[in-house]
Amino acid sequence: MSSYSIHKEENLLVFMITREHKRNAINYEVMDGLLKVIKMTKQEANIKGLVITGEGESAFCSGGDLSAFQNLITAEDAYNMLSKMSKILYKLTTLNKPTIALINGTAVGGGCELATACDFRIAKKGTKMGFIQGTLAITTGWGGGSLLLEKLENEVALKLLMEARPLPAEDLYNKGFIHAIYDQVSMEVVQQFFANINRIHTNVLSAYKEILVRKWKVTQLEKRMEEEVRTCSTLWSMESHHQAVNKFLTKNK
Ligand SMILES: CC[C@H](C(=O)O)C(=O)SCCNC(=O)CCNC(=O)[C@H](O)C(C)(C)COP(=O)(O)OP(=O)(O)OC[C@H]1O[C@@H](n2cnc3c(N)ncnc32)[C@H](O)[C@@H]1OP(=O)(O)O
Repeated sequence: MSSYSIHKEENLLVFMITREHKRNAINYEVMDGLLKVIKMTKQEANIKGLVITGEGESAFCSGGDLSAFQNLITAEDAYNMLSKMSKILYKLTTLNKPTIALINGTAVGGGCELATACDFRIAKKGTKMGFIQGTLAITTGWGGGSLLLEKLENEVALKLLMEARPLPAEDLYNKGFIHAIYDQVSMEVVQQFFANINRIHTNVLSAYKEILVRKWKVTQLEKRMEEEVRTCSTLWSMESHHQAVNKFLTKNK
C-alpha cells in the first residue's frame, strides 16, 4: 500500500499522506512523493497551487517515522535523513506557486515543520499542533525551526519551539501561524480559502513568490536550514534522544 496519494482538484494538486495507522508519519516513500508532487506542481501550467494534507481525521502528520528511523544512531546517520527532508522542505517553501497545508488533525514534530513550509495553513477547529521535538531531546531537524522564525515574530516562534508542546489551532491562529479555522476541513473549504487568489493569473502569483524567495536567498535561509540540520544531527546521536524514542515506541507494548 502506497504511503501517499496525489490527485487533481480543479486547478490544484492535492498530496495526501496515506499512513493513518501511523498518524501519517513521514517515511522515505513520503519524502520521495513530496519531491514528485513539487516537480509536478512546478511543471504543469494549468496547476495554480499545491495542497498538502493527511489521511483520515486523527492526524495531519506526526513527523518523522520513529520506527523507520530508530536505527539511525550516529550524527552522520541522522544527518543523511534529516538533510534529505530539509532539502525537500526548502524546495516546497520556495515553490513558485501557492501552497496550502490542510490540517485535518494533530500535527506534531516534523508534521509542524511540513505545515510551516507551506505558504498558508488552514485547520480543523480544535486541532492540536506542536513542535514537540524538544521532548525527544532534539531540535527541529528538517529546517522547520528556521522556517518558523521566518514566518512568525521571533519571540512567538522561539516560545513555540522552546515550549515544545501542542497548542489548539485557535491559539495558533491568534499567534498568526494558522490562517483560517473551519468546523470541518475538506477541499470545499480549501477552494473557499483559495477563491480570491485563484482569480489572479498564475504568472502574478509566481512573481510574488519570487519576491519572497529573493529575500530568503539574500538572508541565506537554505544555509540556515542546513545548519539547523547539523545541530539536530548532533543532538540525535545523544543517549537522551535514543532513550526518548525507545520510550515512545514501547509505550503501547
Ligand atoms: C524525524 C525527525 C523529525 C524532526 O523534526 O526532525 C521529527 O518529526 S521528531 C518528532 C517525531 N514525532 C513524534 O515524536 C510524535 C509521535 N507520535 C505521537 O506523539 C502520537 O502518536 C500522536 C500525538 C501523533 C497521536 O497520538 P494517538 O494517541 O492518537 O495515537 P498513538 O500514539 O496511539 O499512535 C497510533 C499508532 O501510530 C504510531 N505512530 C504515531 N506517531 C508515530 C511516529 N511519528 N512514528 C512512528 N509511529 C508513530 C504509534 O506508534 C501507534 O502505533 P501502534 O503500532 O498502533 O502502537
